[in-house]
Amino acid sequence: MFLTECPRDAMQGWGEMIPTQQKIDYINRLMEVRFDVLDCGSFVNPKTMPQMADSGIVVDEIDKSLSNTKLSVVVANLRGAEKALSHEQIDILGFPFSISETFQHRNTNKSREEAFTEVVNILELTKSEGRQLNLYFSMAFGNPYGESWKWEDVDFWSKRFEEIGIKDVLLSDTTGVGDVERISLLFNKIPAKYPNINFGAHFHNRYEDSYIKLKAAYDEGCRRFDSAIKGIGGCPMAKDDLVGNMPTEKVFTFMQSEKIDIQQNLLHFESAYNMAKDIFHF
Ligand SMILES: CC(C)(COP(=O)([O-])OP(=O)([O-])OC[C@H]1O[C@@H](n2cnc3c(N)ncnc32)[C@H](O)[C@@H]1OP(=O)([O-])[O-])[C@@H](O)C(=O)NCCC(=O)NCCSC(=O)C[C@@](C)(O)CC(=O)[O-]
Repeated sequence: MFLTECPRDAMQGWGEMIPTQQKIDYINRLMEVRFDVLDCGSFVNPKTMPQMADSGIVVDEIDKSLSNTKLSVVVANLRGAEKALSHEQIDILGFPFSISETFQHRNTNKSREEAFTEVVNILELTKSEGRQLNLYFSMAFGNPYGESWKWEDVDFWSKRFEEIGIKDVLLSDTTGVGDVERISLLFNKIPAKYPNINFGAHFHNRYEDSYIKLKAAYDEGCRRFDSAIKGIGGCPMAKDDLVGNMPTEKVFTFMQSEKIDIQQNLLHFESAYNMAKDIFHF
């Protein structure tokens, strides 16, 4: 299994400012867990996302000698991509492209077509710098805005992005509206049609729904999951009330129950979990 831990998603909407040094210490502890990727910051408008304004300082201070974990950050426009790429420690940029037109506007102040053009430019720049560009397909499983949803829309955008050479897409359930039926449908239909794209699941859900959602995706062949300790977080641009992330401890419990080999260091995970308790007060 390919696992991404998302402290960025956990922190970005947190009401109380987390001190920069505490973020650095926490992310360094997560490095020792040996996740495949840490989604660890974002380069967006600091007025919109004040908690992430120090991402440049944070990524520069991460000790990459602790493990082979790659560092990923969110960028939502070309300017953010340029800034992120000036930090050598960053391996991956992640752009939030939305299947919902409404959410594309809310999140990045663009239409989907404008965002598509932005991705074309960011991809060119990212490749020229020898780094990777991932896409999040936000609202891939539906949206809370009353817009219609059909799997063919995800298919349409997968095709468009495959044509320009996107290789990594996280099917994201931004507000946790996706049910088991939709999860099974998307993971059954989409990855098989686009073998050049490596699809993963970026779920948001209630704590108690974790197992059934993981199982639905896993049973259709998904082997790549994003999560955050205790399910803290979510996208403040999506809804007034945040829907938590997939809790990482639930991913590990799922893996144990399915007898899937866990490559991460669970002692360091326990220690990171305890640090998360101090930061997020749970
Ligand atoms: C995308 C923008 C920046 C466009 O914002 P905009 O309003 O179109 O940009 P603009 O060019 O009109 O500039 C407006 C202001 O933003 C500044 N600005 C503009 N760009 C940058 C930049 N890169 N870095 C720093 N500052 C920037 C710019 O300087 C200006 O500042 P002002 O003059 O008002 O002081 C804005 O809409 C924004 O910041 N959005 C927030 C996006 C975000 O962080 N969303 C959360 C992460 S995505 C997510 O959580 C979903 C995900 C990934 O988890 C998957 C899922 O579950 O769906």
